[in-house]
Amino acid sequence: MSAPPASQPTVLDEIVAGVLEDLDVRRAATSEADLRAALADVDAPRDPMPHFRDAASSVIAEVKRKSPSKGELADIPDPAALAREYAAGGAAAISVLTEQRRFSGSLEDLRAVRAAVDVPLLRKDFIVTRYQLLEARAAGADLALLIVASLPGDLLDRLHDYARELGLTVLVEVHDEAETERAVELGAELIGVNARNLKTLAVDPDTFGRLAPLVPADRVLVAESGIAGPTDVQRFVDEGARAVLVGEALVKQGAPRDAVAAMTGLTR
Ligand SMILES: O=P(O)(O)OC[C@@H](O)[C@@H](O)c1c[nH]c2ccccc12
Repeated sequence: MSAPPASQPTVLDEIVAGVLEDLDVRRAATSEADLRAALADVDAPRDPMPHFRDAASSVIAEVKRKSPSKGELADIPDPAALAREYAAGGAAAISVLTEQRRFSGSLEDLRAVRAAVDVPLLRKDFIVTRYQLLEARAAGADLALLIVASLPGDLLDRLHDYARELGLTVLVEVHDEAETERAVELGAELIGVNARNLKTLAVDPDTFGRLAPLVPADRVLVAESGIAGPTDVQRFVDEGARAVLVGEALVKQGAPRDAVAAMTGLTR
């Protein structure tokens, strides 16, 4: 499936437009100076990289209620309780979707999870401004997602630098060859290959195997999206993934702790 012509907005364009509107509301309530002041009260950022480098396979378990491609996935009244299950199952990190309109997430979810677990936390959102990175760190995130497809020109470089200044580990997300080269040039340490094309929402499970050879061995690769269970995890680990990012398969079933445990510790 190919992307629509540039004149028509893609799903990604529409999501980012909504994110910017919501951002205006938050900015009116909380200034950048307020966020900066709040940084003094948060714990130093946790570094997830040693776990990703050392463990046979790491799981980044996601708190995800809803998505534009699948609609309602799970009712998650208590994200902190779900996060505790993930941590007990051995999750190396926890991803919290904070986008509101399409994913029903919030920074409130991130703060609730932060108060409940010690594992590194990823703010999963469509980050296109420095303000959102500040928000992430002030809410206790240790990692932030930057999606190459949504960051034209040198915006990616500038946000990547700023995130690192804040002490955040950046997960740089790619979906094709050109984006992967961009991430490698940028010096990204942690590169996520999303099997889902965010412009069309189509999933292609062969994406990881195609792009992984373009990434030098000193970087850490994460396979993202459409991972149903340990068999899929093993496949991506065999193709060079050090970590997998899993949402739907974990939120949709009743034993998230066991589901995470079954995906960790596979052999390389
Ligand atoms: O629920 P899944 O298919 O296991 O996917 C999780 C994660 O990869 C997906 O939520 C995701 C990957 N990159 C994103 C960027 C924005 C929003 C969501 C995502």
